This record gives sequence, C-alpha cells and structure tokens, in this order.
Amino acid sequence: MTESNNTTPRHLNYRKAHFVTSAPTLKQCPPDNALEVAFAGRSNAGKSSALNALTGSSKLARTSKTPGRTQLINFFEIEENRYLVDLPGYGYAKVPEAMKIKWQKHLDDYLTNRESLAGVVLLVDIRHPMKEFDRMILQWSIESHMPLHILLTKADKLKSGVGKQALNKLKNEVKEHDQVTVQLFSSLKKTGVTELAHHLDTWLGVEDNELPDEEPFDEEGSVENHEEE
Ligand SMILES: Nc1nc2c(ncn2[C@@H]2O[C@H](COP(=O)(O)OP(=O)(O)OP(=O)(O)O)[C@@H](O)[C@H]2O)c(=O)[nH]1
Ligand SMILES: [Mg+2]
Repeated sequence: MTESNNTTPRHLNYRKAHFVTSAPTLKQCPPDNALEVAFAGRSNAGKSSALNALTGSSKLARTSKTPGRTQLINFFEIEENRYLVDLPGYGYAKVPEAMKIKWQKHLDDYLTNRESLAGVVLLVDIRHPMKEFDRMILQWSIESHMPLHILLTKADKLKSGVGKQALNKLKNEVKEHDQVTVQLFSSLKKTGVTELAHHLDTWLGVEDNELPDEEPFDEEGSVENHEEE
C-alpha cells in the first residue's frame, strides 16, 4: 500500500486508463475540475504510442503511420478525477493551412486556459530534436511555470551512446529550469515507461484537495465520439 501525503505521491494504476471522450475544442472538454496530463508533440512523434505503452494497451489511443491521425483532444480516465489527454499532433505538412491554424488555436486555447492541466508531456522524436513548435511549448512552459516532461521518443532508432548524447545535450539546455525534465523513451522497446509513470505520479498522485475549483461547463457543447481509424 502506498500512502499519500504532501511529499510522497501515491502510484496511479495507468493500466486502468480507459477512453472517455473526444473534444474538438476546449468548450467541449469534460468539466474543468480534475487533474490531467496532456501529451503534446509534432505529428508522428509517438504520442498515442506512448500512451498505449504507459497503459499497457495496444488499442487505447489510435496510432498511425499517417501523421495527423489524432485530430481531437482525447480524454482517458485513469481513476476518478485523474485523466491523460492525447492532443492533436502539430506541424503535419499535408494538412491544409486553414485547418492547421484552427487546430493550433484549439491547442493554444486548451494549454492556456485548462485549469485541470497539471503538467505537459512533450514528445520529441530523438532523431529530430526540438523543432520550432517544440521550442514554443518549451518557452511557454518556462514563462507559465507549467511543469514539462520531455520524452525523447523512438530511442530504439539510435545506438544507445548516441541516444544518451542527445539526452545529455537537451538536459544541459534546460538545466536552469527546474520544472522541465527530460528522459529517453521507446514505445517499441518499452524503455522509460516506469520512469514516465513515476513522473506522472508526482503530478497526478496528489491529494484531492489540490483539485481546481469547478468551472462553469458549456452544457451545449456536444461531444463527438472517439475518432475512427
Ligand atoms: N521505432 C519506433 N516507432 C515508434 C515508436 N513510437 C511510435 N512509433 C511509430 O511512429 C508512428 C507514429 O506514432 P503515433 O503514436 O501514432 O504518433 P502520434 O504522435 O500520436 O501522431 P499523431 O496522432 O499524428 O499526432 C507509428 O508508425 C508508430 O508505430 C517507438 O518508440 N519506436
Ligand atoms: Mg496520435
């Protein structure tokens, strides 16, 4: 048994995560009085795969070889008032410009205004670290003091020494910012899953009295079904 107190977060059972809803905009997200961690990153960075690796389910979040698969904000409930959120990928070249601008707006809206957001996991392909949008998220985290945990994903694609070099380089770059952390990750090899779970526990495994106050919820906002393949 784990005890929860202010210094030791309890462990959440990420295997219990199940899909709850998909929201196209912030207004249609579930009530804003819980704690949630959002997975952000460029299209194809491996967000959905990482959620599946964490939860031990190959089907929880839809993954695809076609970038741009996740176009809605998908909510997965781990337990009451604790959520994981799969955000739409950004930067997919083949998406029409107007749609990109629309997604970006919804994403900005969610990141800026969501009270329930306890932290962001930023997924970056280890072979193409820190492109423009990744840097925007990093900068936003620094300015807003939002905790950010960066996963260098697809670490299996590089030799271990090269992967560690990439890790150390990024760690060095963010070392002055206490709320920014970095780790290696591979959904394929399940590398870094436990480290990620422990990190999420520090954000989500806190007392219920740290939940945000309930915000008025737009009951009109209809919620779409989990997007289909
Ligand atoms: N080798 C390897 N491939 C991976 C890994 N993680 C994801 N992939 C592959 O990368 C592709 C994209 O993965 P997704 O998890 O769908 O990526 P995403 O970030 O959710 O993409 P969008 O929903 O388009 O934003 C898929 O073909 C995955 O199989 C990994 O750790 N190692
Ligand atoms: Mg996805």
